[in-house]
Amino acid sequence: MIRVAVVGATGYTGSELLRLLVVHPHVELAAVTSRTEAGVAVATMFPQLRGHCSLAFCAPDLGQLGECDLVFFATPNGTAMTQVPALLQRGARVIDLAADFRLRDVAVWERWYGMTHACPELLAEAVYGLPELYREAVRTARIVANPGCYPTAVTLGFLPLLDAQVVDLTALIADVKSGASGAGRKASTNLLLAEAGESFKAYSVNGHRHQPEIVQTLAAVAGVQPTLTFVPHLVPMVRGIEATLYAPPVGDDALDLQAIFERRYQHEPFVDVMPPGSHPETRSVRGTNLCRLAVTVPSTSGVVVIQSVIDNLVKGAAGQAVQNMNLMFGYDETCGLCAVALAP
Ligand SMILES: NC(=O)C1=CN([C@@H]2O[C@H](COP(=O)(O)OP(=O)(O)OC[C@H]3O[C@@H](n4cnc5c(N)ncnc54)[C@H](OP(=O)(O)O)[C@@H]3O)[C@@H](O)[C@H]2O)C=CC1
Ligand SMILES: CC(=O)N[C@@H](CCC(=O)OP(=O)(O)O)C(=O)O
Repeated sequence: MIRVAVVGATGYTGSELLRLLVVHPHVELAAVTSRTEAGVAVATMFPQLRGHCSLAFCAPDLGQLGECDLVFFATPNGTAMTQVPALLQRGARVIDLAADFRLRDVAVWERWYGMTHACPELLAEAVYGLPELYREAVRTARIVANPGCYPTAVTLGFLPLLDAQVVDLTALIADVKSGASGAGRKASTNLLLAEAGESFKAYSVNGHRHQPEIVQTLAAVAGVQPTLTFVPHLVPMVRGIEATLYAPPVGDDALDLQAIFERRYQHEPFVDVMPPGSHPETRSVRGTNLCRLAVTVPSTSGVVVIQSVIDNLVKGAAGQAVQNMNLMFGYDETCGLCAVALAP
């Protein structure tokens, strides 16, 4: 058993972590924090956890967190970086679901996140927690930077094409849609039902902070800097991300892309390459740690089209974090993550 803390346990990703951790056979939840709800029983705030969790939320306390084997930060960007150095000193390991440790270049991070990084010296040590790419490094990491939700869907979709060097890296397009839980649980006018319901829009078209994160990973795989147009959209649903990716092919017309995708992910427990002609939908992954992919080359354009779906709160956040925890502590990678999707 490992002793685990969740900082930010009242948020959407924090409460999703609780859902997964209370049934994990190797985890003892030692502390779940909220500054605003300190003292309130978890089961009072989240009745779905009645009978599964007898803890109350507590204010974050470095001493208590430092006694844990692992601390998850499910907090706004810029929070974990203020506490991670002290936690590492006390011997705890950390998985940050926010972006504090995702980018290697501190200047790029500071430009996109609009603040000064509190511990830039740790950026080189942090491991980007996309197991499909960095599994071995995650196993021994002290700090895992859990990927963003959009970057998970987009990167898993493009990876096989980059590995196989079969597309033009100067013209990648990611047209991606997210449910409203992607924006977190805090009150925000543009997420009110009457504002976001029955409507659909793109946002941050001129640049979203996930752009440098996606490009950083794709560049590490390709060995050159790709040019990516990334446009996120807000869809009036609660959970789920659908990424439609476009890439012009280069070279051999007769390439079997289906085979390339199936080979790349044949041993991956959480990536499902669907049969030709499939149209992955978000509800087929709702509540699961899966990414489902389909690859098509429409005869009308010849452009490679990838469809990628994930649940933003699971493979896009809490599930991927538990997958990383399993790797870090030597458990079966799929432990606690075998739910079947809730559809419809
Ligand atoms: N929602 C999603 O789909 C995804 C989110 N992420 C990232 O994960 C992180 C959490 O997101 P999400 O769960 O949506 O956020 P929420 O806004 O829903 O929750 C934030 C949580 O953090 C706590 N918190 C806020 N400020 C602090 C602080 N300074 N110190 C300690 N705790 C704090 C809040 O509780 P309290 O204020 O009471 O302490 C709350 O429990 C974010 O960085 C987000 O970008 C990543 C991938 C997907
Ligand atoms: C729908 C919606 O608003 N989505 C969020 C996704 C951000 C997120 O969760 O990512 P980080 O972990 O990098 O902050 C957004 O675009 O800001």
